[in-house]
Amino acid sequence: MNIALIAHDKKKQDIIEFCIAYKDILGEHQLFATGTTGKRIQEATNLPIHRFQSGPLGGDQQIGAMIANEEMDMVIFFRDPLTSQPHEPDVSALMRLCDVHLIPLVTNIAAAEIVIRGLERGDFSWREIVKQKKESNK
Ligand SMILES: O=C(CO)COP(=O)(O)O
Repeated sequence: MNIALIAHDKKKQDIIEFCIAYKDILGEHQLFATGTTGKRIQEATNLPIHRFQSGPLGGDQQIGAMIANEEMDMVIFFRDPLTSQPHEPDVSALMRLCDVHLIPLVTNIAAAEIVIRGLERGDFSWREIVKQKKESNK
């Protein structure tokens, strides 16, 4: 599964602690992240992560492009709901694309704790069927 990890600045410590706690589960998947989030997680966990641009410089849109291509299976995005972001339109667009393509999106650590357990159990294997269907329609 391809998993995107993103956190706004005031939530970066949360996502780092989350990734440390669930390193073994996350390590079985292909990880992607916006620039600064990915760098911080990599430093803390040594997990291999494909890093895109920083969010304000287009990272959310790059992850959005993967969603549009059915290349992303899950988005873990710890948003800061109390701070305005210069790239708010990009954030909204990313979440919208998750809804358009039915990509599981969690936006806070409480939901992420539940979803990561589902991931461990294999609850998201239906994503493989979606991808196989896309391949056979090419
Ligand atoms: O701004 C972000 C998501 O909208 C996150 O970007 P960074 O990981 O580069 O800080």
